[in-house]
Amino acid sequence: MWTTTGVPVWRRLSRGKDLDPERCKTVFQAARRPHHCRVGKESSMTPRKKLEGLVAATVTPMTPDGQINLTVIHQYVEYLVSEQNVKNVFVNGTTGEGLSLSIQERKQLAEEWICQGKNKLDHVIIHVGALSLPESQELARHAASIGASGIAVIAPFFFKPTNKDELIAFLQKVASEAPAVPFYYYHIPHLTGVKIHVEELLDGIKKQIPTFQGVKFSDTDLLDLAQCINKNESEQFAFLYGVDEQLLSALAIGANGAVGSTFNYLGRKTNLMLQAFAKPDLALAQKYQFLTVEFLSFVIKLGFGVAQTKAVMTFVSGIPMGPPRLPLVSASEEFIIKAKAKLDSIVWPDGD
Ligand SMILES: CC(=O)N[C@H](C=O)[C@@H](O)[C@H](O)[C@H](O)CO
Ligand SMILES: CC(=O)C(=O)O
Repeated sequence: MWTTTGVPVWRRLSRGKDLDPERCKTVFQAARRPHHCRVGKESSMTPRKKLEGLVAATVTPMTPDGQINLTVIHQYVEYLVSEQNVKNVFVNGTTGEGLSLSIQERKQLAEEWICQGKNKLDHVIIHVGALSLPESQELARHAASIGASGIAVIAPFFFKPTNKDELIAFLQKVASEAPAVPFYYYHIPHLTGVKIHVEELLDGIKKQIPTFQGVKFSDTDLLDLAQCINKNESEQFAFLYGVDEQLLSALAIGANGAVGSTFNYLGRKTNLMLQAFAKPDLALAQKYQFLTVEFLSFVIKLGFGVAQTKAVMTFVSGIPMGPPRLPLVSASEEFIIKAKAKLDSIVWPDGD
């Protein structure tokens, strides 16, 4: 990308501004995207509201040959905000196949989401967890440098921490690389195999991790969640639930919101559930939850994971999310036909 004066665009744009020419170069070269934007501290998501409500765990769009596809992220942001009323995203997590991406790809995706989300999204949380501590630290520094509104980390899951102190030590080493960025622990024991109770983990955590801000709680153990909420009443922690099928139960026990894959395409309906719960109209809230449960239990029986989420998001939004990366394989045509028919058959209380 060169200007008519023969000066590369990224050099011209970085001139006279506090921007690293190399970073501009990466950002501009990364994309043939419709709306250019720059990253850097000045594009951070401030002013920040407390993270609450729905957070979409984004899928990572890929081209048919398996490269990350940055070009549709602009459209993806527009879609979430205007069609789903969802203004927070969680990037490079489980749904985003974060652990299947290279470090370079993860950085490019983080930059693109922050660029395209500027003035449109409230929070862009970047998942920076990795098996290798220095890689995770590198991603944390990167997320801080581009103005992420938060970072999240899962427990390392090949060599696993065996107790609270080992897990905290790892998290602390990552969090301290981004000392001005809110830090979230991402608890997903059925995938990591790390089953240390969050209640135990949170006991005194602010002393070791001053940036600690909350938990993305992707487990069905509502006793643990309840204890976390109850014991940390005086803190401003955000408890974001991650099992979309039973979000209403987590709200009842005091969760502040949710991070999930289904808010990509059921965000508007789930927002209506949140509104009904807040009113309070518990019967209406249950109705919404029962309908999302009807869809999810149907697709879970067919076999439901990130590949299928990409397929559902593609047919609902019209944005081509592409295939997943191996070892995941694309959803079958049969799955897509059945899932679409099921979703179309649902009659929602708001008349849709
Ligand atoms: C394993 C996984 O991806 N969990 C997601 C978030 O944590 C959820 O949003 C689920 O995709 C959702 O609850 C459907 O089962
Ligand atoms: C669901 C979720 O939070 C994730 O994909 O990481």
